Amino acid sequence: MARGRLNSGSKAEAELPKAKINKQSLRKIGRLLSYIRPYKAKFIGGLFFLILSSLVGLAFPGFFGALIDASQGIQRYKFMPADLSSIGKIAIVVLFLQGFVSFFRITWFVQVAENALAALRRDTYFRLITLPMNFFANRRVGELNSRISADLSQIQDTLTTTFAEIIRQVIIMVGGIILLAIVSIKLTAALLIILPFLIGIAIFFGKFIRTLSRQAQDQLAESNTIVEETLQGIANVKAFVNEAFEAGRYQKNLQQVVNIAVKGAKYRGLFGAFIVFCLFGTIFCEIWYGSYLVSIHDNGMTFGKLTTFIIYAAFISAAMGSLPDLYANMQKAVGASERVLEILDETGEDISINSTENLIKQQLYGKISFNNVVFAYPSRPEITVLNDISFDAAAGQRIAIVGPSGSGKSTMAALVLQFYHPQSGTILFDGKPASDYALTDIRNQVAIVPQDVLLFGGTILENIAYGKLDATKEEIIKAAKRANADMFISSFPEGYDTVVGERGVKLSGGQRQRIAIARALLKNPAILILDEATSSLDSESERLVQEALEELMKGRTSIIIAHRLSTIREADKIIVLEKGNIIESGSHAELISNEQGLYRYLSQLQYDVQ
Ligand SMILES: Nc1ncnc2c1ncn2[C@@H]1O[C@H](COP(=O)(O)OP(=O)(O)OP(=O)(O)O)[C@@H](O)[C@H]1O
Repeated sequence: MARGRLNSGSKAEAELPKAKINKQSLRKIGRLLSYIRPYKAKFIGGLFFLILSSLVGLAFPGFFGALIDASQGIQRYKFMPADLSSIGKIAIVVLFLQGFVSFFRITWFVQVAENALAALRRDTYFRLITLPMNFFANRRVGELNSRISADLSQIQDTLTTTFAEIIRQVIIMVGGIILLAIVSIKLTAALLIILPFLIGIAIFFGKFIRTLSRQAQDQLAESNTIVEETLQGIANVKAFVNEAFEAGRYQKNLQQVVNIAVKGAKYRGLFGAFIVFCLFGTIFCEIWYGSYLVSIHDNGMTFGKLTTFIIYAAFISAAMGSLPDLYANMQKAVGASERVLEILDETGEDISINSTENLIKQQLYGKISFNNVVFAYPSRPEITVLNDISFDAAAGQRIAIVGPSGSGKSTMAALVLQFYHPQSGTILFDGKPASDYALTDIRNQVAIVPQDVLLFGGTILENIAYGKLDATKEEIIKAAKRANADMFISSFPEGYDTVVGERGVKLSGGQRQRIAIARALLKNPAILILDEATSSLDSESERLVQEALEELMKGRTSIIIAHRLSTIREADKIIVLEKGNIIESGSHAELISNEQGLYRYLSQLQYDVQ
């Protein structure tokens, strides 16, 4: 098993460390059993059939022995007829029974595991997307993705296969040893002296090889990170002509993977040779000693008995050999479960999985106030990003926030959206603290048109409908018309059904913005946040977007994060931020008249440049 993983490890696979299996960890992951509970009957049925099929499986070596002895005229078991055809018939019935039982145990286990896992996946995903923004700041998307894919797949594998295999192999091993002892106590004693010794060495060796293979996985994961990062930032790589540098970096990493893998392969080869030699050696010695016992008719020893014995011995060796790997898989599943539970145990935002519970309960009218808001990102608590910010926006007003890059403009928008909460001070909506509202009430009534509009893979229609999931097609088209988007959408052969996103049509920045505006119009929020695009559009596109924005801002409170000061002259209030402090505020006319002011300076700078 480990071999497969040595070189094929994707990043996700490589990140599956094992955990200790002890009472504590088992109790912890026992909570996941609640996902199996709805399918309890099938699970117990599957378990019963599993035990039954394992026990029936143990009868076969007995049949083989009985057949061989019957061919020599010896009756092996008193309860079984000594003629070949009767034994054959019984064996066929038992085989049929075995097949029947196996069918149900496999399908039932898979049904239980698939259903339980789907529910667990859904809950983990839902918890993940309802976690506060800060959770995401500290983690890489790849890592979170692997929890949903690799960790849950590991749990799934364990539930569908490993768990059943462990039970099966333990039954075979214990049952096999008992039956062996019945066949020949001498041969069993000889086998049990050699086997544990072999298995002890195998486990020790296996552990060592696994450490090496884990190192290879880690190294491979690192090289996969290089691929991921360069592909994500491919434009940067190209722009800096750093292809050769990246290829070199990747190559260096790959070489290390190869070095570790080759080192691992040597030990693995040695291990294989040892197992083959010792395993075959043991079987040979057993046959040798067994044949000797047959030749001296020791304690009624026959060829049939010897055959039964050899097959049991092979069964037991295979079971013992597979247990360490199965156990390692269990350990991985325990580790994976612990990590999934970590997500499930995080406190999510107060959003329900049932969409009707997220409907608006308290109407917002659009008045916003910041009262002495002090804020630092939880991931960087030592840096105060907003310092004692206070301002009021009456319902329907336009408030522009301007200031140099990094001054905290987007952070203010994030606070309005309740992505984060201030360390001190309060944010009020219609005079009431944000905490008096359901989180969904605020987010449902605040819309943001971001700088860089991300469209989901899907049709334009679906993308606009993201603003109001139950919108009718008429509503969507109306919103698109008001957003100046209908014209370009209708010019596509598939119109509103045109697929956009990664696998679809690429839209221009201005077009994407107009889709986002249509989305926001459909949402019909009381408060609007416009994060103005920094990259300027061509003048026609600019006019269309500007017109659409004007339409969108009508009758709502708008907070405009402005990069181009020309667009905010009409704002009711302009707040000038610098290093997280409000250093000026007022109307355009007031601010421009302050000769020493930052606003006037920034305006001059922009007009000089333009
Ligand atoms: N998620 C985050 N975690 C930690 N620090 C952050 C985070 N987002 C922003 N910051 C920091 O907060 C400060 C303010 O950032 P913000 O994005 O609010 O500035 P901005 O005025 O909107 O800048 P720009 O005009 O360039 O978009 C910056 O110093 C930035 O590094």
